[in-house]
Amino acid sequence: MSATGIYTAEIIPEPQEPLDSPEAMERRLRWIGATRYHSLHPFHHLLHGGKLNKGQVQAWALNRYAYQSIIPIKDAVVLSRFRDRETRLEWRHRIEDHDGIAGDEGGIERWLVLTDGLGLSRDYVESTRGILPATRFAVEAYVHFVRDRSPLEAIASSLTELFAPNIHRERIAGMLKHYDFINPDVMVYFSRRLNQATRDAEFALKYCLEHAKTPEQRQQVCDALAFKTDVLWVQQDALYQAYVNGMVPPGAFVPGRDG
Ligand SMILES: O=C(O)c1cc(C(=O)O)c2c(n1)C(=O)C(=O)c1cc(C(=O)O)[nH]c1-2
Repeated sequence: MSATGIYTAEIIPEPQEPLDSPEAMERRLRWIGATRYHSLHPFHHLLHGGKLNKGQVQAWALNRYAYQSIIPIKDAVVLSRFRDRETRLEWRHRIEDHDGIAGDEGGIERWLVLTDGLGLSRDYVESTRGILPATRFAVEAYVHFVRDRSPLEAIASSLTELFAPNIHRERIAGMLKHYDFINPDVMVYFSRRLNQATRDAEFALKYCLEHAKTPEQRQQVCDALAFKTDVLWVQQDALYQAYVNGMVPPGAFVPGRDG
């Protein structure tokens, strides 16, 4: 972070080119990721660098469960926006990736393996009663966004996944190295996600490159990605304020007392 408190925007200047081609839009999207993705957040640096205690890691996993559990609901809303069967078929597996199908327990269950391993009770985690208010507002805003904006913007808001495999690799390596309460069994969520996220992001990018045909639509795609980086960033801000700065809001998880 710079002395002015700006993380990266001043380090990588915003491309000034007009969004008059798919290539220009892709360059802008990658700039948004490079300057706004939550991998840049100080809370993640602490998490991956082994600088948090177990209670702080519990708080992260508990709050992140709320994000995880809303994703298939968000994807069901996205699916409902499409009249063409082809797009619905392509999108449907995202719901199964998280909720599971016969013979595959799915991502939410794998996330609960992580929270089990951290010593949190399933009842407490699944109730989401201990999550931070900002987490709740952020994940709800994501669902409302895909409900209220155009189908193109709904798909574009998933484009943060272009940048997810890198943070997943960093997290797997960092957490296994630094925390004695983390082992490969509880990190399976992330190792499985590496392939899923790559496939999903490739489809979403291709869709946006093909369907955003005007500079205005390309701008909407970029704005949808920026909105989503805010959804992710604000969750990290809230974790930092509560569990690093020590300002835990009323009703939120208190390590050692709840869970
Ligand atoms: O660990 C992460 O940093 C991270 C980030 C994101 C993302 O960029 O939105 C997702 C995930 N993980 C993830 O596991 C996941 O299933 C997922 C789905 C979506 C989406 O927007 O549909 N994002 C993400």
